Amino acid sequence: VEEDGYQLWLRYRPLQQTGQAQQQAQTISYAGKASPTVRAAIDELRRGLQGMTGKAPAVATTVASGAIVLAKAGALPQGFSADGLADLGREGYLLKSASVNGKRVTVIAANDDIGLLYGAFGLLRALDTGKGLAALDERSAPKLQLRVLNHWDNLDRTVERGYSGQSIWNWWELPDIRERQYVDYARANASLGINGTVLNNVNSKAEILTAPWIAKVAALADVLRPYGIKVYLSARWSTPLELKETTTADPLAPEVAAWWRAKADEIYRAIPDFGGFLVKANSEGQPGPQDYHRTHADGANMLAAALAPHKGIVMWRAFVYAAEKPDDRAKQAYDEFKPLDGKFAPNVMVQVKNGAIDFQPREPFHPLFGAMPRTPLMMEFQITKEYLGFAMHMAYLGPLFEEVLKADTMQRPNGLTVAQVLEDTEHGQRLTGMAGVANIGSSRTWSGSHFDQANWYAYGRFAWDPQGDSRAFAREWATQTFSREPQAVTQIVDMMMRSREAVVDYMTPLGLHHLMDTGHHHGPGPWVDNLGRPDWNPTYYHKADKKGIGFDRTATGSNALAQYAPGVAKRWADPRTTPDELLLWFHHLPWDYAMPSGRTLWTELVARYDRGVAEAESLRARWEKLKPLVDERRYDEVAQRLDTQVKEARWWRDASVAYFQSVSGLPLPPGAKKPGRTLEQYKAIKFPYAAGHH
Ligand SMILES: CO[C@H]1[C@H](O)[C@@H](O)[C@H](O)O[C@@H]1C(=O)O
Repeated sequence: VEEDGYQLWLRYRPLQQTGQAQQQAQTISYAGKASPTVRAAIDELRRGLQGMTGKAPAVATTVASGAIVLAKAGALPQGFSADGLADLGREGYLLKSASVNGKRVTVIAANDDIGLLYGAFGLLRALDTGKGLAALDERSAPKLQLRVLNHWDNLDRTVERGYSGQSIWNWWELPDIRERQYVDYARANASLGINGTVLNNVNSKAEILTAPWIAKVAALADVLRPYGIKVYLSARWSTPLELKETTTADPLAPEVAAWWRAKADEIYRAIPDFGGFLVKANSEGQPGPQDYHRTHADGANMLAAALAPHKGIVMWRAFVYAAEKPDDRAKQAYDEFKPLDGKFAPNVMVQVKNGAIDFQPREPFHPLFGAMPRTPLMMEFQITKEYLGFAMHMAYLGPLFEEVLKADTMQRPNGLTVAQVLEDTEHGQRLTGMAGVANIGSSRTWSGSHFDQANWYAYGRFAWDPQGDSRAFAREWATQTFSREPQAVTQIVDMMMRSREAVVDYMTPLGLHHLMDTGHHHGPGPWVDNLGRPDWNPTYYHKADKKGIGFDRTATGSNALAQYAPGVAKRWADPRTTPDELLLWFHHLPWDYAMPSGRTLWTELVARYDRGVAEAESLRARWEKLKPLVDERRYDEVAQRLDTQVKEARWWRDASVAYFQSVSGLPLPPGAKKPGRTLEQYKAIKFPYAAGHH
């Protein structure tokens, strides 16, 4: 079969035991009038079962043997006990093989229509990954309320940091033309439980909030609604001023608050279930309340007041770093937001990137997690791989997400992981959520490459369960996407699980960060030192000189460490108790510093670069072995990317080693590969890809 990847993980390939599955899925039963959401659930079950068993079940209102029964609490089949269903909330579901009035059936039970849709996807996933219906007994409910994608999509269909072609939102033809792809987008997201999407870039334009654009957004909201997905918009702080409808954008000016109230009313007339606003303010040149000497809380609360009557929310980003605070960019978000803890309205969430710099291949968790107990914090992950080789390098982000979520902030005597901060079970009804910067575009693979689909998948699964397991998610994804052959799955999962660490090693090992060439962030640029602001230069981050390398964030340096809980700060204050992976993030050390491995820091650094290249080569070699087990088209498309990855991993290593050697003046460690070109030659390499970063 020619397999172009468009179907994502929803491929529903034929099962081995189709006969048995057919017996267990003869009809789909739903009593009552099906809402659009329930219809979507039934359609998906029919599509999936057609694919996997060869036969689409008929739809019935009565329950016969071999039925899949969709039932809401209150309308459960007689004699079926749905223990614990009430605790699963609006979106949770229960899947259970049962005997009802002497008939063998499989029940999908939920409290609401959306739970039935999620349950339908859960059942199909179970079947697809080899669980079988006979002994099905699953219950599942999301641990976070808001599971949101952030599209950095511009209104001209370019995508900031997008590597998957144009925006999938065909703004020109909306609202009239509602492309089928939007439905498939909704299905894919619903299959993971993603229930919100911010349609436009955080670097947003005033225009999006004008009537013609609201109509386009409303059309998308209509398509996504049956799948439980709310739309949100990024709002530009200065919108009313730029549209010349107010004379200021001061959040405390009554005319500004009145404008936003009227704007919210207008939006909700068109989109009654509109989710709310995402705001990037006073960050990277964007306007914000600080332009009027007001705080982030003043700004967020003003918008929140406009949205509150409609139950809308504000997601206010904490990604800020200003030129005036050049000593350590990593400190600014905490410095600005920590004092505002408790000052935000209840329908505001502060959205915090996973680390304090910017979506690096590895960062320690952001110090704000656990440090703002009186404010709902939302995680922001980046699914698109701005700093991890775009869609050209294989880097499965599941382990990155998991590492951050499992990190212990030590903000409680018995520990408090980042996942627990997000889940916030202590505060009951308070908002909880996770955002992922989407890697979706109009490319046939949706995500720019086959393996980048796994990052969308893993993100969605972690948003549902932040305590989930990246390997299990990889396994599910690979099984649904590539093969049920255990040997193939094991190989693919193993490749995925090692891929991100390979990238860390060949780009920024041992806690180094932000060494990517400027602007596009693809390829090495550790020598760049001439940009307009110090904290735009890679030299600012590695601080390498004749004597040593690394960013001292201890008390003798920027003391960013003091932003962490004492237990964490203490452990990371000493290079001896700092894990290798974060060593140069927190410490500036001499080149001859003795590493736990027994090597010097210089030797270890070069060894890590080498290891990264070796891993990239091994990914390529493993893929070669999978050739007989993977369809030709996808085999070839992945192989091309792995070839590129190997080439670029070597480029990263050689250019970085050449540069650091020029600074340290040290000879190459014995056995290390000598860079093939001179440093000047590496510096002269031009960014090889003409387009794609904006
Ligand atoms: C949308 O802008 C981005 C910018 O392109 C990117 O380089 C950086 O990761 O962060 C910014 C942000 O998160 O706001």
